[in-house]
Amino acid sequence: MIAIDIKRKLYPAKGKADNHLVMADFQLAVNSGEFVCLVGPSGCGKTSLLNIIAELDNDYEGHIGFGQQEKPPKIGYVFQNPRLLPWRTVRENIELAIAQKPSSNNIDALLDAMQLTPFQHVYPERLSLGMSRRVAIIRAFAINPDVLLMDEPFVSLDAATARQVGHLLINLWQQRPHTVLFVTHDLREAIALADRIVFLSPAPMKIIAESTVGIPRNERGNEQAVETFRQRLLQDYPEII
Ligand SMILES: Nc1ncnc2c1ncn2[C@@H]1O[C@H](COP(=O)(O)OP(=O)(O)OP(=O)(O)O)[C@@H](O)[C@H]1O
Repeated sequence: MIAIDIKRKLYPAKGKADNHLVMADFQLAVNSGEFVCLVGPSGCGKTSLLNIIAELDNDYEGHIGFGQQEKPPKIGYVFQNPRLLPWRTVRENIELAIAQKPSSNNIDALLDAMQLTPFQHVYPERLSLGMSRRVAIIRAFAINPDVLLMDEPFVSLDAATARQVGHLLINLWQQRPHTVLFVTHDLREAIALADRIVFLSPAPMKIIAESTVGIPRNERGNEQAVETFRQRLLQDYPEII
């Protein structure tokens, strides 16, 4: 479980009197193995939150708890930009992540699950954006993380590719359930992927609504079911738009 309790996160404003307050008394609890989508306007503080959870940013007041674990959790992070090393092949990019955080995960199985086996010895410049994003997802899964943070991993993919990669992601997640925090601006994508959707306000970021997605996972591919659920959300929570 992740217990997020951020009393205050601000960025110093250069040359201005006021600092930029991004979070104040922000609390969120995520259950172990839960897939939570965060939906909120641009600039509300979603990436800032993921960076704090990943301990890339320690400049805040508050606490992130990870339950009763003896060791700190392993965290996989899929950034908005795939951030592959251009001088390493697909496979070498993945192997490097595992070298840093040992795990027994099988790279071959992950490449196969993401349909990238034929491209494992290719350099990133030869990959499409969708393929690069799939490699970034494998790289995060390969360390067998306890917590997976995903920051708009499908942004700028066309709708069909985003759906396909989303489907592959859910297959991987169902095989090896991790606790996932997934940032998206796309409500349909959130409905297709999440156990629970958390809607956020502009900064200072607050939770304005939460919804458990009441569509069985085997029916999430049904666009009509997703659209009906989306319309209901928009009706129930007009403030989320
Ligand atoms: N290093 C920084 N220094 C100063 N301000 C920052 C810094 N990083 C982010 N900000 C500001 O903090 C606010 C929150 O940024 P953040 O990237 O967390 O938002 P976001 O919700 O992820 O946005 P988006 O959906 O556009 O990615 C924004 O106003 C941003 O300009």
